[in-house]
Amino acid sequence: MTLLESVHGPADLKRLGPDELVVLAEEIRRFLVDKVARTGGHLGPNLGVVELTMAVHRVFDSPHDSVVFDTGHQSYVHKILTGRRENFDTLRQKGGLSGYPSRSESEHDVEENSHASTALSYADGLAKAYQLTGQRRHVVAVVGDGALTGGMCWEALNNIASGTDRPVVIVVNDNGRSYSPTIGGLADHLSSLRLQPGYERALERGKNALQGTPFVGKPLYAALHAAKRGIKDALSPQAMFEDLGLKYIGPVDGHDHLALESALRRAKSFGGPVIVHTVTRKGNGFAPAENHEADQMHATGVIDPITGENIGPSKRTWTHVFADELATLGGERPDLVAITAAMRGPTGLDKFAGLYPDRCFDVGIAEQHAMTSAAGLAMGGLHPVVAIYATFLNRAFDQLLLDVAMHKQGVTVVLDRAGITGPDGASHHGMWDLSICGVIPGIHVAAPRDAASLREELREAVRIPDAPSVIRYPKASVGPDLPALERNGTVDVLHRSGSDVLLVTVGAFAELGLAAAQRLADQGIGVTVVDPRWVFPVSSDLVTMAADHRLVVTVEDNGRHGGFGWTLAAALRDASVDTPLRDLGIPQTFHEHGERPEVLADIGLTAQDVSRRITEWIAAAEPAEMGATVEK
Ligand SMILES: Cc1ncc(C[n+]2csc(CCOP(=O)(O)OP(=O)(O)O)c2C)c(N)n1
Ligand SMILES: CC(=O)[C@@H](O)[C@H](O)COP(=O)(O)O
Ligand SMILES: [Mg+2]
Repeated sequence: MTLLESVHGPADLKRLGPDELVVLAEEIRRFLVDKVARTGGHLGPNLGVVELTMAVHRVFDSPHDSVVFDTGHQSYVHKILTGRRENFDTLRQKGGLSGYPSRSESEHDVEENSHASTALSYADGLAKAYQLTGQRRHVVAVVGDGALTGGMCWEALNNIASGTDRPVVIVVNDNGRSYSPTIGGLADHLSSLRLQPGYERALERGKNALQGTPFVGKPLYAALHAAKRGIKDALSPQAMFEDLGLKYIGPVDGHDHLALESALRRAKSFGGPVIVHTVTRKGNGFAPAENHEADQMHATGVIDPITGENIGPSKRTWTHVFADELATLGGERPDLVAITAAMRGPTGLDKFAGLYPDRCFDVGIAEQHAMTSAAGLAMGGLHPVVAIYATFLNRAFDQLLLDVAMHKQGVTVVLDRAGITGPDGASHHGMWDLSICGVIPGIHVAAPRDAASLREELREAVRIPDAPSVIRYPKASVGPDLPALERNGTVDVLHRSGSDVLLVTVGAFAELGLAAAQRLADQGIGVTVVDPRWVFPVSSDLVTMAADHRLVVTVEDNGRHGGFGWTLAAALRDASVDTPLRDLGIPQTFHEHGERPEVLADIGLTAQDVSRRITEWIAAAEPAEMGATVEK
């Protein structure tokens, strides 16, 4: 039996000796490469936290002590050590192990949200609760250097620092990377600390030596400690944390078991807020990850476990189309600038940045700042393109509403991963952006149906000088171009076989709509399929077309609540068009992980489901009954 097979929980881990820890770490690394190479996932981040996670679970007592992982993508080792090793063949698969902590999976899991920079706020709340209820429990927050570029972390630190008697241990996992190298003053600050590793080791050696000599040792150690403070103030910028009221321990080699445990035990004994600054390497122990220039295998597909080569299907995605068109536009429009929130590669800005390095800004994991700084860029005479994932727009709603739209600034927001995304689960599905945008006065939102539409609508968007424009598309391969039969105002007619149903499909769902229309035509139900292209503001042409049909059906890859269907229904009512409308979309709940097609099938967003629903509605329809506007 391997050591790994003998570890079923933290108690087993605590019984191991120093040599066994080294063996176990190596077994965990081999396990991670073997499993994640087959399933895909966050291989690089987890290879970087093997020793760190082991040390946390040896020094602290989860679940009595709460261990919170920021973003949670680096919690595979935690899962392995808390009894879920056998489930890794189902990682990120429907019904299988989540790629993030999951409260339903284990009592050891605290936070499930995959949005970054939240762990310290959870920690602050937990620590206050434990203090108020008289529970002597530590809270440990593992937070990456990237997550620390998010504003919430600093809001939390401001509060944690004032809780001088609350035992919060902040383990900074400093690998210098988000996807690409972490940007900004804080990253520079952390690296300046990293450059002084000898400083702590020298002090550690001095302390151990002195403590070994009674009488003389104590006062000398006290003097050395006082000197440390003086040296810190003079030589080391880590005073910043201490000036905030946070004790600082580090930098600590994040792959040295003994150094980690020593630092964590000191932090545990402190009893107040303390930062343990660990220095790790993303991808540690797997050369293809360590040497992966772009992102040290932050998130991989299916790869060769030896070479690290991608062996999954390579596909042309919506992101590729956007990347190429923005690069072309960059040459035509010198006023175009781009902004990323630490995801330049995943959002398709690399090509633009390569051509125009001075016109692409990485602001860190800071979508709120990205949006308002975009408003500033627009006020300064430029046209910014903010490229983020749809789910992360949630973070920047107020900024889009008041700093961009209320100020009538021409900012284009490109939302990748809109709609059901799949393996990253509930907090990553882009199912709220249309509902969020729908309440913003003056906003323009386009949902392209194919590559040609994306290019055309992106060009239209960057020509809007006095309002926010949004382009949204899914995490998927881009399908074939779907030419229109005709354009009616801004609305493209894609299919005509009768006026029983006006089927309005949003974005990439056009393909689904055409397939459903074919099924319905086979049953003698006449359908007009249209692509609104610009879903907000709702086109008056669409309202006019609705009046000429018996039933309007909308299909969108967004939550139904406040989505496009709801907005069109309101427009019909305002125009006194009494054609009944049925809206199909993502049910208003949190949807587990699975492949995108699986999740869409589970929620009835397939051509077969849509045509079946329409058949039922038409069959049941009596003109009087068809007044209902929202599906049962
Ligand atoms: C609000 C938000 N924006 C963007 C992301 C995408 N994202 C996931 S992990 C990550 C980088 C995290 O870097 P770091 O915190 O240093 O962790 P590491 O991967 O280095 O361990 C980013 C940008 C996110 N999860 N949440
Ligand atoms: C945690 C994290 O990194 C997420 O942002 C997610 O994994 C991105 O996944 P995709 O880029 O594959 O959609
Ligand atoms: Mg990092």
